[in-house]
Amino acid sequence: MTNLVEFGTPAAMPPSERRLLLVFDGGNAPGYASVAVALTEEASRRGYEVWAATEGFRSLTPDATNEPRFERLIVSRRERYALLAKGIPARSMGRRVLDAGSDFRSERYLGFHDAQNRRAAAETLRTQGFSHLVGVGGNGTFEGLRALLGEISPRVPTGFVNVSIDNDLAGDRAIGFLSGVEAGATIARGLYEDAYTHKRIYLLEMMGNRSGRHALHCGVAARAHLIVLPFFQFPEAVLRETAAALSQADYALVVVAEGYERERRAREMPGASASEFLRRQLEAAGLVDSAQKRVIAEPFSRYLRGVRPAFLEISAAYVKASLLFDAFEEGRTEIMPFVLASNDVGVRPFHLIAREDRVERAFLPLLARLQIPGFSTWIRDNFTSEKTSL
Ligand SMILES: Nc1ncnc2c1ncn2[C@@H]1O[C@H](COP(=O)(O)OP(=O)(O)O)[C@@H](O)[C@H]1O
Ligand SMILES: O=P(O)(O)OC[C@H]1O[C@](O)(COP(=O)(O)O)[C@@H](O)[C@@H]1O
Repeated sequence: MTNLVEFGTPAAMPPSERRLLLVFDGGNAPGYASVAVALTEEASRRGYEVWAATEGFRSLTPDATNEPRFERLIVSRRERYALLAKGIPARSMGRRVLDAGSDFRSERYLGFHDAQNRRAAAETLRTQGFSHLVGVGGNGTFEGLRALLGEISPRVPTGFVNVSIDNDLAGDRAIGFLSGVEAGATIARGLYEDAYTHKRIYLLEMMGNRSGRHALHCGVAARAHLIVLPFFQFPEAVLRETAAALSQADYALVVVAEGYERERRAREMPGASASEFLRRQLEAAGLVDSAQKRVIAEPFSRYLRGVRPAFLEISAAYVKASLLFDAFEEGRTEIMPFVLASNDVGVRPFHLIAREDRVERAFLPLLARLQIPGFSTWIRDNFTSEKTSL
């Protein structure tokens, strides 16, 4: 097939003081598309020329694999036709507000940890004439954006929108977290019913490599009997007591976060999922899988990735976009809009944003619904300090 169209780049457009680049990166989360729509609409309203990198940070570097590397985002179909007629790749975004997944991503790009690639990215920003930059993703994307800023001189007004299932940045509720919990808890609750029906013990692995929030809220909401957070390392006595309590239970659902004993697993049982590792630990401590009473480890699943975002996430996406561009208008830069509740919103400067893997202290007594006094004491003695909870 012949290549009918040679796509125009941002640099081919007349210069603009409001040329905004959106870079989406990191783990897929419900609401990515909603954020793309909200940012496009709110920015267009304020006179920005909006572009998106088609495969995240990678598009800005010589490692880009997708052409065109940048697409113009607009809201109306007519504008799209006009741009296409000029050879400018354009997408109209309005109708994508409920979509699952993202149009502007590929596999994660580890090359961005290399300063040389980030320098090339800074140069691309300059040569393409981008005057404003907004990153969209989770904690890793935020780190990538900060590292990129270190290579840009002079810096351009920059923002970040937190979209993540893990919800691991302090002082914000990430877009995607609520929908992720909704989908995750639905799966967990389904397995709970199955455990009840067949009198089984399920060990269900849920998302959360370092952050325990997704597993925690899914587990509590699904009435899991036990929740194992990613930063737990059980003492033998607690494992034995837990194995004994599960052996006596009629049925049980145990939720275990994906990152549980990650390093130890890699050393001692390479390839084993967190749930399988916990199953073997409990087996060694006396919890026996038998034909009458099955003990089943469910491996890490990504089923909740394809779900559409909850409408509350979409309204949060719009508020975040609006807050961000208002802040740009006020001359502020290197900021993240936050939404904790309807009236608890604002923007935070990058230097005050920190990764948050701890869980809220008030939820700690809800980790075990079985009578496991040793477990509860261990939690109280080890995880209720300022260092490990908030
Ligand atoms: N410290 C870092 N330096 C440079 N780039 C980074 C850094 N951390 C993450 N990135 C970039 O951000 C991308 C997204 O990070 P990741 O941890 O996968 O996602 P999330 O945003 O979901 O937490 C990575 O693929 C990489 O390109
Ligand atoms: O499915 P992948 O791409 O391997 O990613 C797995 C990671 O994505 C997540 O599910 C979600 O991560 P984010 O919330 O940071 O986007 C993590 O819990 C998990 O470690």
